[in-house]
Amino acid sequence: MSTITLITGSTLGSAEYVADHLADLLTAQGHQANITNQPQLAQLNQDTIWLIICSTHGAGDYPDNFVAFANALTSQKPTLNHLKFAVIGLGDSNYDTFCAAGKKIQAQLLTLGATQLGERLDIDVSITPVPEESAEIWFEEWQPLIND
Ligand SMILES: Cc1cc2nc3c(=O)[nH]c(=O)nc-3n(C[C@H](O)[C@H](O)[C@H](O)COP(=O)(O)O)c2cc1C
Repeated sequence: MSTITLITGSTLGSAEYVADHLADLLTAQGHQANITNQPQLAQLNQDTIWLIICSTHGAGDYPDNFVAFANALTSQKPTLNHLKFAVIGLGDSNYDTFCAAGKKIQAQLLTLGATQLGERLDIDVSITPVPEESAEIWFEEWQPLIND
């Protein structure tokens, strides 16, 4: 069984709801799931799997609660060779910058040497009224990758 840190970037709460739902699924499978809605790089355990669930705001920007974490990665450039992660982006395809925040954090973690587990999921809220449902379908394919 694995320990997963669910890291949210959210302004309106949708990404947090997705994290809550996935944490429930992980726990039901015997994993340990810890949610952090105010991520601080220094406080995150790099020996856990990071599951980042991040919406996009502004014009392709991170949500406010996610900015300090993303800036710390950019400025401190930690070596993340041992880190495994996955990304779920939430966005609206009516924006040119569809799910840009999820794409940016994925690229940043890969640049720092982390290993991605599975494909990024981009949830288009303009056609997906309940993002948790898309996340659950993705999770069914993703969860075999996290078993020790
Ligand atoms: C002011 C505003 C700006 C947004 N900008 C973008 C954007 O640039 N790209 C995108 O894909 N979605 C954008 N969205 C859509 C949000 O990402 C989407 O509504 C998402 O579900 C919000 O998730 P949250 O509740 O976790 O913040 C924007 C939404 C708002 C309200």
